[in-house]
Amino acid sequence: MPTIIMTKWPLKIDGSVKAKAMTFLQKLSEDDTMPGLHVEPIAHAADPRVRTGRVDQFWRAVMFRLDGEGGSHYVVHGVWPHDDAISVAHRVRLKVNPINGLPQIEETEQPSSPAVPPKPQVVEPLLPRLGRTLGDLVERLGIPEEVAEQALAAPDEDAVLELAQRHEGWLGLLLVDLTGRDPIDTIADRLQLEAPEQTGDEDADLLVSLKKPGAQSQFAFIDGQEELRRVIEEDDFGSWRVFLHPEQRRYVSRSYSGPFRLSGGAGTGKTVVLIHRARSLARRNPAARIVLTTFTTNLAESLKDGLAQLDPTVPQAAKLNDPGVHIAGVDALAASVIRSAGSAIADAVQTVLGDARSAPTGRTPSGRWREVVESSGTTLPAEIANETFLSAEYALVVLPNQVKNEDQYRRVRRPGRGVALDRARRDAVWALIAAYRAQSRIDGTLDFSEAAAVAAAHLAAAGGAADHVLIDEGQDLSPSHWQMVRALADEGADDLFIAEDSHQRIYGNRIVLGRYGIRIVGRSQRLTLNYRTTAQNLRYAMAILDGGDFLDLEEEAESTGYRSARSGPEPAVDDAGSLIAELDIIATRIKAWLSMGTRPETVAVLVHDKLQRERVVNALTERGVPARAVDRDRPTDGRVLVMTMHRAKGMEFAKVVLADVGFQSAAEKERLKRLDDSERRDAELRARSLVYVAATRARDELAVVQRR
Ligand SMILES: Nc1ncnc2c1ncn2[C@@H]1O[C@H](COP(=O)(O)OP(=O)(O)OP(=O)(O)O)[C@@H](O)[C@H]1O
Repeated sequence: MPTIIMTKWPLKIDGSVKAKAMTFLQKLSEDDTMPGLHVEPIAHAADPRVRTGRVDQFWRAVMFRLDGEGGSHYVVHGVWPHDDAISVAHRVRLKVNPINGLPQIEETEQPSSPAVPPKPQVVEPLLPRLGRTLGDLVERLGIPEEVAEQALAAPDEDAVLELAQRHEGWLGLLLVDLTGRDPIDTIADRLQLEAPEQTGDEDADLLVSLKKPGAQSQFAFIDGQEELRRVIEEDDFGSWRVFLHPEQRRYVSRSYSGPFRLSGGAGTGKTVVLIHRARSLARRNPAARIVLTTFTTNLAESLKDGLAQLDPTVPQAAKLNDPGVHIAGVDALAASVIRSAGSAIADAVQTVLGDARSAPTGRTPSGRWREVVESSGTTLPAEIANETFLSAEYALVVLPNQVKNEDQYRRVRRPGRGVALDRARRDAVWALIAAYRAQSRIDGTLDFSEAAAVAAAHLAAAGGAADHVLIDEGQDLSPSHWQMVRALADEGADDLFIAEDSHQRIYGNRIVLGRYGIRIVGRSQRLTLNYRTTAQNLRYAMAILDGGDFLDLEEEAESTGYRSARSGPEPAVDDAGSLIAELDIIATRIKAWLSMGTRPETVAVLVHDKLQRERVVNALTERGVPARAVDRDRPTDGRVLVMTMHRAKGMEFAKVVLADVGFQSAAEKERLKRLDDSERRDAELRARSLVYVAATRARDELAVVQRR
């Protein structure tokens, strides 16, 4: 049976033709000699491998046939109306690029292609300015000379990106990389370029070339009819399933001797890597117990959807300890460890809190620290006797060290905590902690960090419940979460795989993994190509972070060198002097988008809090724009989505309005004023990160409304 090797074209043809192309390719993959398919060579074609096939009366497929590895292979180049297809078939050629070893489809006579839009050249074009030469591009990277010349003449980053968008696969990726400052060798290594070995059998050489990592961002060997159907039916948003960047593919399939950390900016495909890796581990060993976790339940739901979309045959385990991929938010994991431990959990509660509770089922209300401070009559200064300081002290120092009494608290180390505490202050802080614990004991509740700490203690004693744990949004996890995650899997190969972006930390405090038993030691890498956000929106988002002191989970300064594969309009930034003006601007912007055919559910308005969310929904509805607030539920079709920036974490939309930027409520100002310097600096970093997270949710267009 012939093998189909797909390129990205089917994602770009419209519905009815897609369905017919699907039927054609399905039949082709069963038997290419079926007479109705009319698979035919073209006389005097530039490439003797070229074939056309009959999709229907009007449409023809253009393919390359390769023979080798025990059968025939069809590289599907595209579908065109009959006459165009014949013309394309005459002039295209599939070859192995002699410099970089990757497959290349070239046109022997180019149809007139739009040149890079002419712009007055006042300064030297970008690539020469970066020291790139024609020799670098052509002789080192294998870029076709004509494209190299266009790239070298492109005045600025946007123009190079426009050119990149016209070239699929490795060529587009190389052009994007050239706009950054990486040396040519780094760029070549990233795509694993190397001169091909030639065996004399051209078809065999082409098959080798098509399997190279750098080729797989453009060509995919299709594994069975079901995969073929899904590849064709999906639109461009589905291409993450099939066409991974070679770096992404490496992190999907490679084995690591211990915990591995993958960092990368928003939209660089960390979640994509995790989902693919979960599948890869499950395929490698169907008996493996794989846990895929993230910070919130909503994000866990979208991981479940993503895995089902990638491969519905991968079993999703309903509970921990079962074979397959178990997906749950990190707090839900803690709750299920506690639930399934039954009365045995009492020992773990004793280890962590020093009292014996056998069924701590309730959740401590979030305002409890405030109540404790207010009813305590403490003499501690305001920068210590506040919810932010106390909950951080509890989560970062007390729980991870299993501190159970005043004496232990006096002696515990507090690395990284800004405020120094002398003995009297330690005792006064402990009095508040003891009051907090006493109230929870009476209520039979645990807070999220306590639950994770108890789950961790239980797992540490009872043994792990997973073979591999994959973690998304690692920057937001607390020390107890990390201790639980560590205890879930025994130490060993591929035990923990952590995706994180310290620029996106919007919950909790910055922590250092090594302090909680997770030793990365050299097993850490970074993704730098942004697939989601246009270069223009990315620049805006990165500027929000400028000057911030961001450190990653290993205490290294977080890098900011990201590139985008896409180009689009500059973000529109409006200033609103009042709330009413802001609501008007939002409505006007969205009406304009909708009038141009944008589907409402692909537009999101992101705000700071729930009150503002309700205001925006009401204001849009009053102004005739269908809108709905999104909270825990899943977004639905037909209305513009309005949600908090926190809720939007991990999501993406075609168009985004970012509201309230720069606005701080009086209550928030007051809260910040009461914090100690280091807590305030951290709160300010988190506030910036929140706007960065929100700005990077837009795929195509971003509108910002600033309010001072
Ligand atoms: N190889 C790829 N080909 C096409 N699209 C891709 C690829 N990798 C990622 N994407 C797309 O880029 C977008 C961002 O991917 P993903 O959500 O995995 O990034 P992320 O790093 O987890 O982002 P964030 O940190 O912002 O949540 C998604 O739309 C995804 O489908």
